Amino acid sequence: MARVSAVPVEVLLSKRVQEMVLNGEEPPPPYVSRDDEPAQHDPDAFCSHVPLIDFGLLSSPSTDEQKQQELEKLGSALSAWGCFQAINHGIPSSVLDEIRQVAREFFEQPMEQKCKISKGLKEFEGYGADPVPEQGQSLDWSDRLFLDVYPPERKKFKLWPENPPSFRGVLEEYTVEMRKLTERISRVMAKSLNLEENCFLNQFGEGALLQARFNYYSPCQRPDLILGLKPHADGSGYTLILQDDVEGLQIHHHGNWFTVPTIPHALVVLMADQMEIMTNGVFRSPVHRVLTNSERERISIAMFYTPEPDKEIGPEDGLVNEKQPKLYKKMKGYADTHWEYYQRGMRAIHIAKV
Ligand SMILES: O=C(O)CCC(=O)C(=O)O
Ligand SMILES: [Fe+2]
Repeated sequence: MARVSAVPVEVLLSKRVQEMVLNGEEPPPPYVSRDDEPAQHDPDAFCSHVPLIDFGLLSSPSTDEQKQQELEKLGSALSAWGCFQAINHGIPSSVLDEIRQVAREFFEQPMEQKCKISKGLKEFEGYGADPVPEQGQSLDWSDRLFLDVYPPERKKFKLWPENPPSFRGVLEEYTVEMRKLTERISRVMAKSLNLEENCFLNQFGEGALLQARFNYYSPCQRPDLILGLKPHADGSGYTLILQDDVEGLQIHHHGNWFTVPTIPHALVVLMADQMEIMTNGVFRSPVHRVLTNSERERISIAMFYTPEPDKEIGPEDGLVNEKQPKLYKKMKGYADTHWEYYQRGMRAIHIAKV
């Protein structure tokens, strides 16, 4: 729990963390939030539990046996950990390098340039911090650019950076690739559970949302006390994360924090609460957080894939039986409920329990 600051949270949040760092300011109290749970920093420890899923092995030239093995690996990673790292996923490395590059160029601009697309304290979209949380909640040592990217009618181009000039084209190309990959991932997840391959895609709906969050974690003088992003589970269906070469993302598993290693062109696929509901709890939505470090800034690009807001989602019939009774109800608009709880420092998944 964060200590109370003399400076109102609204004032703190209207200033960018990157600005505080450039001014050499000490992190004020509401940013102080680390607990002392044990951390498992050894990246090999994570790899030994959470497999890399090779999407190349899941497609045509592979033998049926190779495909089956990879599907089983996928299913057990998602049941035990709720995440995996995807390699050979079909997105050209050049597209991944370009999106990382334009993100970096955006954040490295002078503050007055970035502030042209500043968000208000109550809004989600644009450049800034999360909306003001409830009193007593800690703040994240990060700045963000949050943009709706799909369906096309949700794009608000006035909030998209004009600089670098290639930003818009690169983000649109990245969105097309992400759409293709979410289709593929949704199908293989269904197959790994012996379900009809389009079942999750049908629940997400044609108009499922894609929302991009560019996270910029400035170096921090007190990584022992301050988190880049507080522990949380995502409210989407699932989330695809592109990391740079600086570690920081950690997954909570059986009382330990495990650092997710950085692999140059891999994507971290994290289940979120709505996939936990749709799989009747078979896949877990893991709690995760981001550490700070005193040496280098870290940039990540999270793409949240969320069912159409007006569509009801619920556990797949094929995953409800005598051994595994129905754990979750049908829900609509879960992402909003998730957000209300998030702002109070809580998870919302219990709301969906039967
Ligand atoms: O920065 C990361 O690696 C994770 C970001 C994340 O969890 C989020 O944006 O919800
Ligand atoms: Fe997250």
